[in-house]
Amino acid sequence: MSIKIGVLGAGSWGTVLADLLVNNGHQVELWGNSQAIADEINTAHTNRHYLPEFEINPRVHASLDLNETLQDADAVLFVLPTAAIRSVAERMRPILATLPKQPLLISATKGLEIGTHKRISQIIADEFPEALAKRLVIFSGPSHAENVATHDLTSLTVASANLKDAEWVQSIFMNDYFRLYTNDDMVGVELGGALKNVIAIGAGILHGLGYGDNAKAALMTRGIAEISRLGVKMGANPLTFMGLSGIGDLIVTCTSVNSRNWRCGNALGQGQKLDDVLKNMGMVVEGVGTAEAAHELCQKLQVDTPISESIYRVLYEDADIHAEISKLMQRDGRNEMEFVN
Ligand SMILES: NC(=O)C1=CN([C@@H]2O[C@H](COP(=O)(O)OP(=O)(O)OC[C@H]3O[C@@H](n4cnc5c(N)ncnc54)[C@H](O)[C@@H]3O)[C@@H](O)[C@H]2O)C=CC1
Ligand SMILES: O=C(CO)COP(=O)(O)O
Repeated sequence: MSIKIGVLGAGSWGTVLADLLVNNGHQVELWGNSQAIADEINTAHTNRHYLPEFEINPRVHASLDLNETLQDADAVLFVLPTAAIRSVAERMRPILATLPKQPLLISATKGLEIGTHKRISQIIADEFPEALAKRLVIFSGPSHAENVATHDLTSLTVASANLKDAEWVQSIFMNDYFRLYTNDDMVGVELGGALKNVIAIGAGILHGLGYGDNAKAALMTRGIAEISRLGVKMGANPLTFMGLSGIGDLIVTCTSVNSRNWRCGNALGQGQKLDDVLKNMGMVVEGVGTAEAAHELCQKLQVDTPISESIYRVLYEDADIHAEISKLMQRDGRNEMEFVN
């Protein structure tokens, strides 16, 4: 089965996924917002700003023309930063309205929208007709682009309210180095992918300050506890957080130098200023915006997420990192099995 897929976002993850899909025998149009990068992908078959060592399959075609990307597409894969999803969806809507065939929508983006606190599926639901938005598939799990580029073994989760759609996405992506599992818990899969980015900033901070393995293991374990607490309040299945899109993604993001969120935290721990870190990164650090959205969401829902709250204060209130760590360590003693606030 060969199909056409429009991949939206010619950054690290979009470029590697476009390459993987072409390797799997599909036709791919990779849509971006930089003419220089599109030209480089089409002529030199590289995207050096994002992936300096990577040779892209020459059959990946890049374009700045959204109309061309959406024409005849069987599926459209969002791999844009969270902040760009709504405006790109608005641009897509009139184009899709003229097409005889509606593509399946897939999101590989991990974040919560600032201001609305919405998940990507909720933004899509706002922006597209119900029939199209209802068939969205969420694509998430432990997967650094740099590792997939070298065909390192990778397993992810695809979640949809429609199992058949998740299975179809599973079939177009799977190959001998890329394995997908289906799940029907979209809320849990989306929240795991978004909220782990905040905790990964914390893991980077601990590393930058020189803390060791015990501290990082504690952060990850108590991190997944608070992600699950918020998730359950929002209707997620708690077992989803034990899966690839939960603990799996938290582990990879909290332990890898490939993680932009971890690198951001590491630089903060070493004393750099957030504005400088973000400027130098040159790629999206989703945990920063998601920390703000999660902070407001937790206040609204009255869910206790002490680690994410500390990270929020470091990012947005210039709180002293050492004081925040002391506060976390000196909270009243708790029973580990308590799940309530
Ligand atoms: N890089 C990775 O290994 C992984 C990233 N993700 C997620 O995928 C999403 C994208 O991440 P990356 O590819 O790493 O980001 P990136 O920063 O490498 O690339 C994002 C791309 O989107 C483009 N862009 C931004 N606004 C745009 C707009 N309005 N219209 C068109 N293009 C626009 C940027 O120019 C850039 O080329 C994020 O939500 C991230 O959390 C998920 C799994 C792995
Ligand atoms: O989601 C990711 C890995 O699964 C990518 O994380 P970073 O955005 O921190 O690089």
